[in-house]
Amino acid sequence: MNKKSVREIDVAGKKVFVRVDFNVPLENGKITDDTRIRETLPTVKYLIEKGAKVILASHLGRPKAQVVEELRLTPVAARLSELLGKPVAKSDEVVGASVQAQVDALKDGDVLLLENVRFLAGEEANDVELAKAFASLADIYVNDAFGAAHRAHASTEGIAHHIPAVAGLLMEKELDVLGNALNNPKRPFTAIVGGSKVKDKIDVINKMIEIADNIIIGGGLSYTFFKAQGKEIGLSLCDDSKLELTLEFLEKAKKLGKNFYLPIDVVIADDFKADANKDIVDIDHIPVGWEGVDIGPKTREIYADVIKNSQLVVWNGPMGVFEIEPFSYGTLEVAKACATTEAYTVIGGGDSAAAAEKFKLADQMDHISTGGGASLEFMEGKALPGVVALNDK
Ligand SMILES: Nc1ncnc2c1ncn2[C@@H]1O[C@H](COP(=O)(O)OP(=O)(O)OP(=O)(O)O)[C@@H](O)[C@H]1O
Ligand SMILES: O=C(O)[C@H](O)COP(=O)(O)O
Repeated sequence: MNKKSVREIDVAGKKVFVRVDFNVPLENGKITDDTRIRETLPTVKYLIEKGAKVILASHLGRPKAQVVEELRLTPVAARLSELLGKPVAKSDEVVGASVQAQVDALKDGDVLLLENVRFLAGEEANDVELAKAFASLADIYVNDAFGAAHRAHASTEGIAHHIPAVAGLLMEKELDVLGNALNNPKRPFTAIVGGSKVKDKIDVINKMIEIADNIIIGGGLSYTFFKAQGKEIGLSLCDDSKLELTLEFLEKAKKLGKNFYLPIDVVIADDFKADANKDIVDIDHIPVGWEGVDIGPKTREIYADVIKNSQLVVWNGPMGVFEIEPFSYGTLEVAKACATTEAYTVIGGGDSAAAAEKFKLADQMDHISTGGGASLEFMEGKALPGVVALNDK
């Protein structure tokens, strides 16, 4: 990483504004997955141990510039306090006199969590005045919010222009692992791209054709490839505006000598429900009125074999509708292969991470990114504004 790290600066006795990504799933006010909070603990504990005054800021959900009671960070502060084993002060405001008073009261090693930064319009607008207001609270800015680093907002980007700005330990880890995978990959390097829409994965497929040795395609996005090849896909997902593009991908992979794997058989259903009629067919035999919902058993075997014989695997997007049990086996087999291969396995966040969690295989992966959109953009080779704005080494 070419950006300065929090480990390279003196934080003792300093007020440190730390942007974290505490955008965690909530149900009835309860946190259902606290991974993102746990992953920031190394940075928060490091700062506490060094005697910094820690001011944490995060967004939660998309409140669209107004106060939404259910999106207050209060349950997050409580969970963080449990995990740290010490009190975490919580502000009900984002900036202003009451926040300043709470900051002034901080002693070395204390932790304060500000209110959801997206309650203010200036956050997403990357408003200079708000960025300056954040900066005025602290001596140093630490960005540990890898998951929000693709957003150029006041607390992820703007603030970095006003006070010394460095990467936190989670940010550093994400950039190192994903960066190494992309810039110095162990080979054979296999990229697995699934999920629902070709549209969302164009740039990542394109990039992976250039840098990986094997490209494995699964999920709803496969059917656009099949339709482009003149096959019947029934009611399966398809993006008609991307037919030509999928043929270009196949052509490009061939030209570069890359192995490009599409499913050879699929699970089909006559409805999007667990109790629908189901069948397994070769991809040339999808009947009209049915839709593809998972990769079939022959495909699973081939994909597992490619994964087994890889040195690096990067996985982005499920192989089927894994949320519905009878359609989850393709994703499960890929997850199992990733869990057992000797290859270094990286999961690009989002739904693939949720699938690995659901199958209780998450702890057998080498790295699960805390970023969904951010890891996708990073893997597409795009610069992340929240990283670019940090001070160079
Ligand atoms: N064959 C299919 N037909 C319809 N939907 C599918 C199919 N295969 C997968 N899906 C759905 O795709 C959704 C995930 O797609 P999406 O493109 O959002 O992936 P993602 O969240 O970007 O994944 P990741 O973040 O891991 O890259 C899941 O909800 C899954 O049910
Ligand atoms: O969950 C995420 O991917 C990040 O927290 C970013 O959230 P956003 O897509 O609402 O900006």
